[in-house]
Amino acid sequence: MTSKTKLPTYKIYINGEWRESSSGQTIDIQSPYLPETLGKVQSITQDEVDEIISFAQAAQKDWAEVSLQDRAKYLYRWADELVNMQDELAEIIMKEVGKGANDAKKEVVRTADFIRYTVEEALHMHGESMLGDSFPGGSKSKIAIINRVPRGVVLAISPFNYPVNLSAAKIAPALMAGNAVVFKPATQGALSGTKMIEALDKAGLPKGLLGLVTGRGSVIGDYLVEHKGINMISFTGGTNTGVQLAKKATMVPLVLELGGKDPGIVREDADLQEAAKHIISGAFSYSGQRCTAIKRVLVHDSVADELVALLKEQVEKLSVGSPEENNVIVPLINDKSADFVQHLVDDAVEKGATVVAGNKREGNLIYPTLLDQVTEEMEVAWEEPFGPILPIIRVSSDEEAIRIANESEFGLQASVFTKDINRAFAIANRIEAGSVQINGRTERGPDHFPFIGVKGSGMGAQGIRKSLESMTQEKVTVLNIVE
Ligand SMILES: O=C[C@H](O)COP(=O)(O)O
Repeated sequence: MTSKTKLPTYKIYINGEWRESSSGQTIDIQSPYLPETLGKVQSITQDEVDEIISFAQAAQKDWAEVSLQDRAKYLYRWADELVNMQDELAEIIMKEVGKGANDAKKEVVRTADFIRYTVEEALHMHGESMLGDSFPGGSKSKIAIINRVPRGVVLAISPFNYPVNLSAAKIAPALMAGNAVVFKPATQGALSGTKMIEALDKAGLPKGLLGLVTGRGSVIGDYLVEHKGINMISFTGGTNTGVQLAKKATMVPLVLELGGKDPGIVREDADLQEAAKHIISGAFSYSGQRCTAIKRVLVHDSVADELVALLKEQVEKLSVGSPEENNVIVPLINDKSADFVQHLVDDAVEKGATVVAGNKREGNLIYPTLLDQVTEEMEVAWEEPFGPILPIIRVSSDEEAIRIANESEFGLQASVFTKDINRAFAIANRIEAGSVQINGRTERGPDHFPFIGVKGSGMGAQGIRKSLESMTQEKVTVLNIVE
């Protein structure tokens, strides 16, 4: 982009209006793969955060009174608008976060489906009632009616890697459940996030119900998290940030979806062709920039050589290059991420790992890298790379695989590849993770499944119904019948 070209300046969304921040400051958003600045987002002030939150509080009171059927109409319109804008939105996602063109479009369509399913799930949720006489001394004429009510103002903070889908995965259930939302997209992802909110604006959402916040974490990060006007926080991002956030947020419910180090455990009786296919797709899609990527293979010694040969064959076939041509391996989000990935490879090689494929870098483009003979002394055995590298750790037993799987600080998902369903369940039962996939790659979807991280991978649960539940609280009204 030449210096003469005027960059698009994205605005913040306050009380149903698009505005520039009074700070007069903006942040440039660079593309990870184009030599371009794509646009500018506003760096908002703490006073503007206060303003957004007070509009949200006021709007939420009215929104809570709107019937579910009427809330549904706004959300359905939002989903329709996203589908109408899918080409424009997908192009922004591709350019801003370097996601393959087809995958960027799939993200938009998946988001519209997510919103619609959220509406339908919310419409079909219902409360319960209990009679007092089931407890000793209780009376049948005492009846508890248990309903779910909104929490108030939900702070939704989303990551760069699904700038539309993981944002809507918080906003849609929050709104459908009767809350207002303060939405803070990842800075790299804020252009896509803002476009998505344009669709919500076109759907006619009541003024003030959703506020869009962009800016520097150092100015508004802690301020938002500690703000007394926030009643619940749903965050997806790195474990370190999530831990800091949890320390700062007091007395508000948190749902945190953080990092992972998902193991792919391959037993000696596995269908190795199938396992290799799932491992490659699980580890390398979008250059491994998924919290649910397979980030280490724990394979039984007796089949390790054969598996490594299959993996090598497939890794070498992965397409590398620009997201515009739908390559699987694309430049990483920034140079700092690529430096970290390269550091993990260098550390492993120095300590004796074998490079089976890859270990080549051009700027922030890291070629898909397969490392064999990885040991527990190497950082790559434990650290989350968020890049296209896959360490292979050879194990001598299920016990050893389970031990290494569980020694990780993370506990998002795990895959177990075996033909023995009894062993698969026995291993799954002992793995410390939110989900265990038997004979499949680790992944969040389908989006109505519960999505849970344990240990350093998070707290609380997502997945459509779980998100609706976490964004509401139970309220009990007790009826005492006088006969
Ligand atoms: O990066 C975290 C996402 O929740 C992963 O979602 P995914 O499994 O659909 O790629």
